[in-house]
Amino acid sequence: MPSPTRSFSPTRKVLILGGGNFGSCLADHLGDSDHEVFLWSRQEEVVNTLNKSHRNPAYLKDHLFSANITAVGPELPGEDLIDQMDVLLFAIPTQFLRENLTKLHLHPDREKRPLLIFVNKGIEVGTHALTLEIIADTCGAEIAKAATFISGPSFAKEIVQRQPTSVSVASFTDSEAQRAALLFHQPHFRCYTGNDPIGLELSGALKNVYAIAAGAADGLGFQNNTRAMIITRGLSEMTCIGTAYGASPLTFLGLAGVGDLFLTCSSPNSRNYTVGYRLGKGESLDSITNTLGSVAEGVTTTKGLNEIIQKLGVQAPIATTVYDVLYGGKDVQTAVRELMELPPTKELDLPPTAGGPAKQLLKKLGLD
Ligand SMILES: NC(=O)c1ccc[n+]([C@@H]2O[C@H](COP(=O)([O-])OP(=O)(O)OC[C@H]3O[C@@H](n4cnc5c(N)ncnc54)[C@H](O)[C@@H]3O)[C@@H](O)[C@H]2O)c1
Ligand SMILES: O=P(O)(O)OC[C@H](O)CO
Repeated sequence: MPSPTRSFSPTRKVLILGGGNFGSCLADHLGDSDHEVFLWSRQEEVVNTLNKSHRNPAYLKDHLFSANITAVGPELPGEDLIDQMDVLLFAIPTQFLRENLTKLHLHPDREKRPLLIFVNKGIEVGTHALTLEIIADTCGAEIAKAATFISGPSFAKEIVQRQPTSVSVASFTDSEAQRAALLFHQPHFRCYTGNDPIGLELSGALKNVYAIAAGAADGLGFQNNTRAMIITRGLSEMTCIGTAYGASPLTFLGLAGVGDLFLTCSSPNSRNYTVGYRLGKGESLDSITNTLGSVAEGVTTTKGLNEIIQKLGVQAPIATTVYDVLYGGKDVQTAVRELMELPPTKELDLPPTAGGPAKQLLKKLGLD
């Protein structure tokens, strides 16, 4: 039974960029809490239909959206709208974030610009940058330092049904994480704050790669033992990669880490799991991505992650195998056999934390 909404934050003007499943879902969530919400979509039909009938014709089609949402687009909003906002929330897939951030003009002075929140879960192809770095490159270090990230086990479809859900909210700036948490916090949507945005971002991006592996195992017909193995060994790999990167290993034990890993590895509602499942059934990657109708960040993140794994020199056989299947032409059956034939190793062998890419990123942000 959904609980009533309560306002933990005064009414805010919020612009959400990205009118897909998650952007629309969060617009609905905030509209329901009486915030004044603007939702940017680059799809004209989405803008018109949302404004006319509070329905999104492309995503979450069955849902009647909050009347407190005004859809805007298809052009990216200009300063006239942005300057009025208390909050800007980015629900744009990672590969398109840089091009959009470059076009926005944000005031460097904290008092004169909105709170910035990011909910995408991926690594940029080519640069293998996290979102923090994309923000630093496009908007400057001061803005990146104050940016806030939300991640955790949260299917859009279940949030709009107001099913009890919890997420992690992280920023280097505690006050910004607190503000974002209070904005979203509801009796049916709990927010927990933290100060390891690098670990939180890596958690959200990496779990998508392991969800592809778990889906593939299910598609091949394997059952519970195999899925439990992928989730647990996936968590171990994520923690090792994250620690070598310079994140806190504890972050991977939170909602954004094991919480979201568990969710996406065990549900056909996950797009990443679905990509894996269909690969396991023998379909080609091109055919799957051309018909999925929505973004599966794990497909592109697998590329960036593979480069990160090589650079860090850590052992991450499941992630490497997903890369070989997606981009190296390895068939799924052979991939499973080769993984199972690996010699025994220590269950958890955490690498040292010092000196990873996080150190360079912190330096870029002036936080070293
Ligand atoms: N759907 C979920 O349950 C969920 C939950 C948590 C986080 N996320 C994350 O949120 C992000 C968005 O996911 P989603 O589910 O909304 O994806 P989606 O596939 O439902 O929608 C993608 C949106 O991106 C827009 N888009 C495409 N190309 C663009 C471009 N060049 N510039 C700007 N916008 C562009 C599309 O028009 C669409 O509105 C992803 O990183 C995803 O991992 C999703
Ligand atoms: O559908 P997926 O696989 O992108 O997962 C959506 C969210 O990340 C779940 O928390």
